[in-house]
Amino acid sequence: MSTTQRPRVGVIGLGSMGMGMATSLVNAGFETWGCDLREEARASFAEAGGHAVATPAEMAAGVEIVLTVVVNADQTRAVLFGDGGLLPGLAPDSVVISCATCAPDDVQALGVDLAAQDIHLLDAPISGGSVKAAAGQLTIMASGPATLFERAENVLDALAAKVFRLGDGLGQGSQVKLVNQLLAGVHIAAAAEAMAYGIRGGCDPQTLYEVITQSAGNSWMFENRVPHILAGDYTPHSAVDIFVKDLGIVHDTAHRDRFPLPLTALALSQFTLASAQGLGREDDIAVVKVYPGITLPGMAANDAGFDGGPNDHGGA
Ligand SMILES: NC(=O)C1=CN([C@@H]2O[C@H](COP(=O)(O)OP(=O)(O)OC[C@H]3O[C@@H](n4cnc5c(N)ncnc54)[C@H](O)[C@@H]3O)[C@@H](O)[C@H]2O)C=CC1
Ligand SMILES: O=C(O)C(=O)[C@@H](O)CO
Repeated sequence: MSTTQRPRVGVIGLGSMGMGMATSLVNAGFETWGCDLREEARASFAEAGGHAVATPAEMAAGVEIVLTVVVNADQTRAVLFGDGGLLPGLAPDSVVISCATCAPDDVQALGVDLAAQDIHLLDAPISGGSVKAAAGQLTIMASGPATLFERAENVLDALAAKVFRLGDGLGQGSQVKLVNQLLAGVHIAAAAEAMAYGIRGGCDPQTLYEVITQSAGNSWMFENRVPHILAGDYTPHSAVDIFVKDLGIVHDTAHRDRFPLPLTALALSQFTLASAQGLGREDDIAVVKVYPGITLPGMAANDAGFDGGPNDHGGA
């Protein structure tokens, strides 16, 4: 099989999303290199059949297409251009696929700097969470030249149930991803507030989940995230700080253009409060913990200082 059909692929960042993506590529038969700062991530990836390395430079000579799945634009630049970075070892004419959620301007600037070194960039942010990443069932919101889509087609198809081609220019994919993040962040904040309100009103959390998921108030995020509240398990599939970042980008880009986004601003404020309370590395639905006077599943009643019932007003 030619390398165009099964190019040698690298994934930089083996976190909630990158690990599943890298293992999906291994499972689809691609020779796959994975890089992460964290030793335990490298060990898991090696166990899954990939080549695990501690720095991007160590994979540079072995790969033709590289996906960057680190947290933000600064980290993406660091893994490409920083100490131990992918460049200059990556062969000219190789392809970088930027998957982190970034501002469109940052992706455009990255494309210019990579082009100066004869490296091509595809703007390809992702959606679907860690479960779909591991299943090779992501949604990819991509933009860039048609020739790059052709070169990366088999790789993208191994990762995604749906690859949207959103234009020839860099930043168009990221702009659509920011619309998704606006909705995702507002919906998570709303799901948290709804659960907090229901629990405060004396509703049984499990019953509430069953009723709402069969009713008009449901959302993908309510259905996906509320089970973490019910289990009392805030292990991060996507962390609170990811939404401080993402809604921060949405808010800042709109503010720059004098475009009002009141719901985004409120949701951002809730995630920022949660982060300030030390919840930044917990799962994003831990934003429910900022509400006072409720006893969440898995939490002792006296942790909240209230019994959680509608008639207990905290001794007031
Ligand atoms: N978690 C989710 O459900 C989703 C996340 N995203 C986006 O995908 C991107 C990744 O998110 P997550 O996987 O949740 O983040 P994460 O924090 O779980 O993973 C990032 C990984 O990058 C590694 N890393 C950071 N700097 C590095 C460096 N210099 N060299 C090697 N490895 C390095 C970290 O050690 C970490 O394992 C973010 O932009 C996020 O906004 C998009 C869709 C869903
Ligand atoms: O899947 C997405 O799209 C998301 O951004 C969320 O799962 C949270 O990062």
